[in-house]
Amino acid sequence: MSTPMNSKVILEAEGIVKVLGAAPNEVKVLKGIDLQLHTGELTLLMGPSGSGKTTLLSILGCILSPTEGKLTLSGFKTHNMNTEELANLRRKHVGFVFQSYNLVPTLTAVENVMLALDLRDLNGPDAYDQAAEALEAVGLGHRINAMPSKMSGGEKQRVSIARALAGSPSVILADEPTAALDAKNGMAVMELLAKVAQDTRRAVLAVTHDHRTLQYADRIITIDDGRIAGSDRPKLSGKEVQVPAH
Ligand SMILES: Nc1ncnc2c1ncn2[C@@H]1O[C@H](COP(=O)(O)OP(=O)(O)OP(=O)(O)O)[C@@H](O)[C@H]1O
Repeated sequence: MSTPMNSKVILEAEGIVKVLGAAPNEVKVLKGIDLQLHTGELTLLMGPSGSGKTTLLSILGCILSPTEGKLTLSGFKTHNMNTEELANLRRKHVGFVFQSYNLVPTLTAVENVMLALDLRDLNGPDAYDQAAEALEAVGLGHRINAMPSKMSGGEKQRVSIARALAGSPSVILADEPTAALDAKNGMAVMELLAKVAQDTRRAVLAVTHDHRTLQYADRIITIDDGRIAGSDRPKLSGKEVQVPAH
C-alpha cells in the first residue's frame, strides 16, 4: 500500500512480545507485533479493552521494554540500551499526551510546558520563548499564564499537546486523548493532533475508542488479543473500517 511522498519510517517495531505479571500468573499481553510509524501521518490504534493498546504504546515510547522483539526509534536501535539510555532516547524523541492531561496543578500553562523542556536540558529565556511558541501553535497564546484549575478540559489537553510538542520530538504518542472531553472539545483536540501530524518530521500515534475520530486518521491499526488484526489507510482506500467493539 502506498504512503505519502516525503514520508519516512520514524519508528519500527518488529516481533514485539510482552509478558506481564509474575509466574505462575504470567500473561502474554503482546504476541508478536510488527508496526511502522511514518512521518507526516496520524495513526490511530484501536481495539477492544484489554487487547494491549496501552502496553504497546508504553513499549513504543520506551517506557517499558519488550520481552522479545526489536524497536528502532529515529534510527536508534533500542534492544541493547540500558535504562538510562532508553530514558534519554525517550526524552529527546518522544512526546506523550495522556487522557488525564497530567499537568502540574501549581504551575501555569507556560511553566508546565517549560518543565518538559527542562527535562530536555533547555531552560532560561530560550525555554520560555519555545514554550510560549508551543502554546501559540495549539491556539493558547492568550492563556500562557493561566493555571490548570482555571482552564477547560479542552484547554488543558491543548497545553499537554504543547508540552508534548516542545523540544520537537519525532514521535507523539497519545493514550485516549479525547476520552475525558465532550464531543466538541474532543474533536478539536483530534483536529489539532491531525495538524501536528502533518509536520513531515514527525509521526503521531493515538489510542482511541472514539469512532468519531476516524475521519482524522491517515492510518488505522486495529489490535485484538495482543495481535495486529488490521491496518488500513481510509483516506486512500475509501473503505469503511471495521473496528472491534470496545
Ligand atoms: N502488570 C500486569 N500484570 C498482568 N497483566 C497485566 C498487567 N498490566 C496489564 N495487564 C493485562 O494486559 C492486558 C492488556 O492491557 P492494556 O492496558 O495494554 O490493554 P488496553 O487495550 O490498553 O485496554 P483498555 O482499552 O481497557 O485501556 C489486559 O488483559 C490487562 O489485564
